Amino acid sequence: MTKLSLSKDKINILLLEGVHDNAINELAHGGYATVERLPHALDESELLERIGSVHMLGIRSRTHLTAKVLEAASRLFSVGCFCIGTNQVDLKAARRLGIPVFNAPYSNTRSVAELVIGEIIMLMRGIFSKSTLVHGGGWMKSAKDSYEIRGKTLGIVGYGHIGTQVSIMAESMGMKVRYYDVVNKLALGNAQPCHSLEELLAVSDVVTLHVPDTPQTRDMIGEAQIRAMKKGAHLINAARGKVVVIEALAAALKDKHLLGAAIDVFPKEPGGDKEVFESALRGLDNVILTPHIGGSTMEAQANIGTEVSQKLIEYSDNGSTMGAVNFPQVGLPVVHAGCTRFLHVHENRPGVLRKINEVFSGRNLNIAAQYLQTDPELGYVVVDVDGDVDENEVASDLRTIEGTLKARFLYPGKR
Ligand SMILES: NC(=O)C1=CN([C@@H]2O[C@H](COP(=O)(O)OP(=O)(O)OC[C@H]3O[C@@H](n4cnc5c(N)ncnc54)[C@H](O)[C@@H]3O)[C@@H](O)[C@H]2O)C=CC1
Ligand SMILES: O=C(O)CCC(=O)C(=O)O
Repeated sequence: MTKLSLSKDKINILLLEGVHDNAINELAHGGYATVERLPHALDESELLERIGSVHMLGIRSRTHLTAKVLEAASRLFSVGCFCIGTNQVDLKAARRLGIPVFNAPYSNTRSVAELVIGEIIMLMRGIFSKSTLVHGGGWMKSAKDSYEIRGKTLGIVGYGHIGTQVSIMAESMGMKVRYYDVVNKLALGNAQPCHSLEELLAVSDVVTLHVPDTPQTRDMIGEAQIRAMKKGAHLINAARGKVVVIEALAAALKDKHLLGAAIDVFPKEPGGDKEVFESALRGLDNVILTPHIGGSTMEAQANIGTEVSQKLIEYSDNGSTMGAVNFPQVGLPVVHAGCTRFLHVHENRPGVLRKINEVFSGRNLNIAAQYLQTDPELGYVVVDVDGDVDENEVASDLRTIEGTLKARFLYPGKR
């Protein structure tokens, strides 16, 4: 069991993948100055070398936190994903080890939606291939395969935060919007739901994907679905790479069943800057390929930097797990004056809470407040204790309880 009760200056924070300055500033404002920031991702072996001394880790989409890395992270007590997607983290392993993972569920959604809107027009006018030709000294002045978006049908798969913003913007430019979602979603504006993915594919001139990476969405757009799209239609994927079967898409673009595609995410994305990007889509006509930059705008990164570091600070200072994607959610008031706060993460099995309370009653300590949240596997209990208390001894006792995953107290300097 790791000892986690530290003063802020001893908490080592590692931020990867060029997380925005706002994160550093926010952490400094919260009293956390031991921060190292790297502009790139680390691969598994590099992570394994460094992770042992890290207490808080910040990543984006390129850093893969496998069970092996997390198991080697003996001091790690929280992870911040400075993005929406958390599929790059083995969330179950993190849970099992008592490590909450936080993300920024909204901050970059507008940026993705704007990119998609731009791409719809670029694709339907064949701008990418025309511009490439002009760059090479060519001059192809032609209206062939070029269309206005006005009056065309946009099919949105996944009508969540991004899908709905795309819907509103596309309608304001004169497109008809249809959408398909597994959850019954309120239609915005004049958008109309489809009862099935097949229905949406059959009626759309452009299909754009905005679903998360789940077992159900893996290979969701394969050979059959691509062939079920209208001849001459376009496909946009700024969701997750594994949603589309790239070889099937490449074949449909080559034989002109589809006229174009804009792809921002790929089943295999280069891990480091030196790795060469390989894809069956490279070199194809009217295919816009971007390096997973849907959410990479200054505005989005600034907002994400602030949002995720605030969540990391809240958890470290206060124990609050609000916004964690793999943990029971506990929103906590500040610790009362004169109280000490203990945090205990455990396997949800009978008798743990009784044993926790016995640690306090056995020392004649008065519990001023207790907050408990459980899910079928995990329990998270926060205990505020009155008066003088030997924090280190109590924390040691709490750590001996069978089923304990993490136990710490809030260092007095943090209150
Ligand atoms: N390219 C980039 O840089 C970025 C990519 N993303 C990706 O975009 C995805 C969507 O983001 P948000 O709209 O914010 O998420 P969201 O959670 O608000 O919306 C996702 C929607 O997909 C629906 N859905 C889930 N499974 C489905 C299925 N099998 N079929 C149809 N609908 C399904 C959900 O019910 C939900 O309405 C993220 O999960 C992330 O992977 C997000 C931000 C940046
Ligand atoms: O900006 C990033 O690193 C990842 C963006 C993304 O895909 C997300 O937020 O889910």
